[in-house]
Amino acid sequence: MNVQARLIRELSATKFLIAWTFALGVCSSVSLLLQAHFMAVWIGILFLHVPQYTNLFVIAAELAITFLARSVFGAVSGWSAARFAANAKLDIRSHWMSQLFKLSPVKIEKMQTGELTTTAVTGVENLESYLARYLPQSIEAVLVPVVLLIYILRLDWISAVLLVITAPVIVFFMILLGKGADSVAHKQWHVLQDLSSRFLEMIEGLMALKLFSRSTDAKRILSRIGDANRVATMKTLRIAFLSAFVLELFATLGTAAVALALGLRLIHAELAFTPALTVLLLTPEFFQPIRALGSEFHAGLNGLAAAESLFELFDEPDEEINAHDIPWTIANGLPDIRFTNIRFHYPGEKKDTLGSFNLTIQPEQRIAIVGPSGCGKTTLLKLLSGTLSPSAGIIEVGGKQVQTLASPTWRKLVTLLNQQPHIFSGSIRDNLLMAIPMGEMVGDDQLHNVLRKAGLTTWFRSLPNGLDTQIGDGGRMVSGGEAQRIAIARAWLRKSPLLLLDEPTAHLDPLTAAEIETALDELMVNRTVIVVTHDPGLASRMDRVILLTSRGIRKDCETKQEYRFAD
Ligand SMILES: Nc1ncnc2c1ncn2[C@@H]1O[C@H](COP(=O)(O)OP(=O)(O)OP(=O)(O)O)[C@@H](O)[C@H]1O
Repeated sequence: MNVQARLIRELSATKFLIAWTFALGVCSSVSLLLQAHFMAVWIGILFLHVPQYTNLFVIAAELAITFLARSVFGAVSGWSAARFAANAKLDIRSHWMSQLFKLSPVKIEKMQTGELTTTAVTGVENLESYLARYLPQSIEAVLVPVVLLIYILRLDWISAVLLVITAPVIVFFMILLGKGADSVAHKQWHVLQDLSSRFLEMIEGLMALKLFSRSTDAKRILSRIGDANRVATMKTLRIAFLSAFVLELFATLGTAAVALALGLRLIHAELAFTPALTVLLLTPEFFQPIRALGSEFHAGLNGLAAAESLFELFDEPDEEINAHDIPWTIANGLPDIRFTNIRFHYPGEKKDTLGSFNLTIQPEQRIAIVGPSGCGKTTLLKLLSGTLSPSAGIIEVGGKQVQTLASPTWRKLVTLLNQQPHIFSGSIRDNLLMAIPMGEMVGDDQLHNVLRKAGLTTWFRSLPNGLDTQIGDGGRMVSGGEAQRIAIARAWLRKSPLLLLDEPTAHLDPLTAAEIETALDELMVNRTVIVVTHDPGLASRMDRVILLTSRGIRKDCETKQEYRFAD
């Protein structure tokens, strides 16, 4: 389906905007006709003493009223379009965000972060310009000339014919230019997305680039893409200027032809003064909406190119399953989980990462998963947390077969702690509260308590603003150990019965790692725990140790020697 048609279909309020703009356009056109008529009559009385049915002051008052009415219709139309576009912008962003949440991490990893952010920020802004300016203008560009033409036809058919000849020429050139401009605008949009992705990547890898002394290379790459962006922008602008030139040229020629035809007939007294001047005043107004559309041409193309990128994400299939498929809540506690012949392969990969994997996890059992790097340990945790769905096999939760664990209900039962927990930019309070459902009330005492359990009391006392201290990007930086402890504090707040730990002490010095393990020991009590680790010490404290081989096949380890190799 064409992008414009889809926009109208998806944004249901667009139909209302079109109808509203149409109605206001009709009112505005009628006041324009009256304004031109009163102006012609007024000039006729004032300068040529043309006899009229009424006096000068009444005409002046009527002129002022029509002028005011036209301004009001124009202002209301602009205001309502801007308001509609601002609301649509919010709707599109929230739809885009919820769609992103429904996609599997594998798909998200394949998308470039820079492209995603450009689409969500610049793309949605471009779409707002399209909705607030281009769309209403394109309605006016059709409506106003048609209404004026009908009126002009009544006054002087020769002028109407001249306008009918000129207008299609403009439309023909506009279509011709539009076809070329469309692909140029798309190219510009993709170059912009590429530029954003590269910028983001360089900022993220700034330290590595510095250490490898690669800043010159980075600058060269950026300047190359920047230049491509400049060329693409100039191409679109060239087309925009060319379209403006074509419009101006034909609009001027059209106006001149009408003026000439009117003038000649006035000289030969073949036409009365008032209708002639009315037509002359209306002729530039006939071309005005088409010219205005030309100046919004660029905004329109950019908006449509961005809409296409947004729709690409909207079209991704929803991977969440119905919440009712998992009949468990936190209050029920965690039942046993059984994986039978589970297979998983990443899209595009030749071999299974997990092949025919079987495992039964009893409630409150603590299991360590060990194995060589790349054998699929993290993948297994992702299947258990419901961030990935198996390619084949059977999952049973409490004896009930489910297709996948990718469900919001299941995620409430799970806490996943990985090697480098994400600290969001915001206060410590915000960072802790995100672990619990929206709207759930937690007092400061409880927050202090979980910070203490995570071993953060001393660090917390050194902070200037307590729970309101800003951390993360732009705030106070936290060390790897502090970040891991904040994640543990979040896990305490969350109270979920299944705890998934992905190498929680990797990258930490031995002393900090030992302290974190002590904090984790307390957290693991009365929970089902699956820990992926290369640390034999941590593995040996679990009830079971499962060794994954390189093809993701499991084997229970009987002796410490069996899993020591994972070091
Ligand atoms: N998004 C992905 N797309 C394609 N392949 C992937 C993806 N994520 C992981 N893999 C591949 O799947 C295999 C298993 O990865 P996984 O992260 O589960 O291993 P792991 O056992 O946890 O490794 P490590 O101990 O090094 O963390 C690896 O070969 C990896 O390259």
